[in-house]
Amino acid sequence: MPPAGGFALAVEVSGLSRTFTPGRGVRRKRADVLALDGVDLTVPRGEVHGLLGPNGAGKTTLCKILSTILLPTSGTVRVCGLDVVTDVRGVRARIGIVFGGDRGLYTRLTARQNLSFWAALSGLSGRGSAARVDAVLDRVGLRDRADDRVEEYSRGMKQRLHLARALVHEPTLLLLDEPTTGMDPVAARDFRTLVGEVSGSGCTVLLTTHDMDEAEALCSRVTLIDNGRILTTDRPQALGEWISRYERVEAEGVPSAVADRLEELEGVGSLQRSPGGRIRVQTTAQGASAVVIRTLLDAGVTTMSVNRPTLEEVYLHVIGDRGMAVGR
Ligand SMILES: Nc1ncnc2c1ncn2[C@@H]1O[C@H](COP(=O)(O)OP(=O)(O)OP(=O)(O)O)[C@@H](O)[C@H]1O
Repeated sequence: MPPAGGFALAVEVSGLSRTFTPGRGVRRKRADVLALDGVDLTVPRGEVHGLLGPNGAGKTTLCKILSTILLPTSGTVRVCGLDVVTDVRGVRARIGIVFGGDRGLYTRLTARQNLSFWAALSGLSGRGSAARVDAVLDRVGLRDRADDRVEEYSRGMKQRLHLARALVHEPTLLLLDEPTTGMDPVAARDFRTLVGEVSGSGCTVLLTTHDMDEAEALCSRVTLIDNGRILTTDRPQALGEWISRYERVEAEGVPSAVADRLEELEGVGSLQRSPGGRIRVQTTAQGASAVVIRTLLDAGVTTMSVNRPTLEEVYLHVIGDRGMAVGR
């Protein structure tokens, strides 16, 4: 039975595709871009869900469709039980959006003036509005600086104000599109703490990010997206273990006979050789890097390093591994 409010899923996306057609002004004919390709995604009410993917994966396009800024080409999308195409007003009343970057704040105004303006736009006025503005200023830790002009704010403070703006009308779903982009590590950590508090008070959150650590810190489930397609959805710990299969061991001064032996080991996906006995080994199974290291040490090789690959590298492996299974 759906909880109070009548819906169990804050986000319900089914068979969603979105194509961009290059504009008329473009002289040379360019092909259409399929930004989203048959996406299915559900986010239960109250969950903090991460959408993790490399540049151009389709994360922002999905956020824009969920927030009624863009129309789907095909498929259905419901937010808090409402259709994003036929119930734009209803959806907008229930969502708060934070996009990365500096746009969207009136920098000559104070934080309080900015928030009062947005509160008025969402239908709040008078004492109710003033109390609500004070409450969100408190929640994001800007009460002491509420009457300073926004142009005097740091990047982290501006992003907290963006969050306050998104919360002023008490949304049911918060969409955060790479909200910590460009922040220094301390400001990013503080911002994540804030998002954790907001979600703790019952708001559903959909967060897009490039950053696995951010996803691990905040999300109860994470969806990996690439090339407009969903690869998998799982708990961040499970994805972390899955990603840890793909380690990279680099070493110098490796005799070619030892490199030959490494190449034969189970869980070694590829081995590249360079002059000076330099090698780069890519593993594809959990624990394989430990065997590679032991083999190198036994052979007297001591100059080596182990790294986890970037997400982009993992995606390449996954798409290679699954071949037709991802539907290419
Ligand atoms: N207005 C547009 N016109 C044409 N192509 C577009 C447009 N917006 C997005 N695209 C294309 O759609 C694809 C998905 O873009 P999107 O911005 O959704 O990716 P993203 O995952 O948010 O990437 P990033 O992490 O870099 O922000 C990309 O190939 C992009 O070039």
